[in-house]
Amino acid sequence: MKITRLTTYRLPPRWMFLKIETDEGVSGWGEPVIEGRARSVEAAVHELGEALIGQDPARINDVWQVMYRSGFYRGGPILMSAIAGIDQALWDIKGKTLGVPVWQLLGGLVRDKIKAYSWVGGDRPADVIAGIEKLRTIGIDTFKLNGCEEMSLIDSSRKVDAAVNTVAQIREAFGNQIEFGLDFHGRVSAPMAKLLIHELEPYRPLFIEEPVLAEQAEYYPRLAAQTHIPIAAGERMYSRFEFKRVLEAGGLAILQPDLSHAGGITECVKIAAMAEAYDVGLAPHCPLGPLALAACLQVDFVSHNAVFQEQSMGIHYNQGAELLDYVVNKADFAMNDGMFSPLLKPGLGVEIDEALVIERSRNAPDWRNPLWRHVDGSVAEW
Ligand SMILES: O=C(O)[C@H](O)[C@@H](O)[C@@H](O)[C@H](O)CO
Ligand SMILES: [Mg+2]
Repeated sequence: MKITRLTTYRLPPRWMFLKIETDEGVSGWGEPVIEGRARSVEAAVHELGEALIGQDPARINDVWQVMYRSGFYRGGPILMSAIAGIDQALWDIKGKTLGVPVWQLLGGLVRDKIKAYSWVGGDRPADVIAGIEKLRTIGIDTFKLNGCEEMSLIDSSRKVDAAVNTVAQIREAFGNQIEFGLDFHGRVSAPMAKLLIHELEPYRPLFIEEPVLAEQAEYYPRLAAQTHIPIAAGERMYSRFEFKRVLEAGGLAILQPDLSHAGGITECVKIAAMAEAYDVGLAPHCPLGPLALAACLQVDFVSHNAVFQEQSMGIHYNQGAELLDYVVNKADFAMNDGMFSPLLKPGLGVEIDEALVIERSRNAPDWRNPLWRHVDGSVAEW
């Protein structure tokens, strides 16, 4: 079998799908994208794709190493997201060719279900009580919300109290009947993270995510030393070579590699295994589309240390399309009691409505995240 063509489709709300075709009629799909930089990743996919034409899609490990090492420069969000989507599509082809789901090729199921969590509250945490109440009616009991709005390097008690009050309201309304992670979203400086974590400790969030930016990773062990709340990060780390440093330094209780940013299934199963060796949990980051989620689930179901799975149903970013709009086998993604079951169809387990993808790709939006500024006019982390 030989790879014959790579086709990319930028799509609402802010996703990109990749179709890899072969000379034997089997095609595979992947989701290479950096939210807000889709065209850069698209260029990288086609740049890397030039060397794939005529190659055997079954040699996933060799293709991965060629994509990662052959260009001298390596790593980073654009190249690793391009590699991720290509890798997902190659695993999809392999599974479809052999008639088995990818998790079967990775050694079979390590669990029967995986807990999902849902976003509430949007960019600026608001109406979280109503959002939680609505999702509880469909069996969701685990949530994530932004931990705060803009936060200056040194900010006021008023801002700290606003963040704490949101969390206090959640515990007041629901007690320990629900769990929630707080995503600081990289908005918070190290000094303010120390203070916020201290003030939030009594409310026992399930985890605190990206308490500081990935480039401040040296603070993870220091922040972890001051709190009992699990610290999570990983969506802005792109290979096992980055994750090894935070595992060696300690401090992270949960790694959140993104299957569409960190080199795909081939790389993320290795990251998962590294984390397990340090007794660190795996919770793949996934605010994206169905192919990214399917790739996450393939890894979740073969990783002993997978703890819960992000999914984008109802996320504030999904304007113009929802998680399963382009999926034919929607029922396979049904959650029961807030948990996903393994995807049973061959490959990634996703049947894509190709005609709809082609149609919706014709005027795809060029999504950008907002540029926030502090009251003094300086750039604020979004
Ligand atoms: O945890 C999450 O889902 C992420 O922080 C998410 O909000 C961002 O990755 C966003 O997709 C960037 O455009
Ligand atoms: Mg996050």
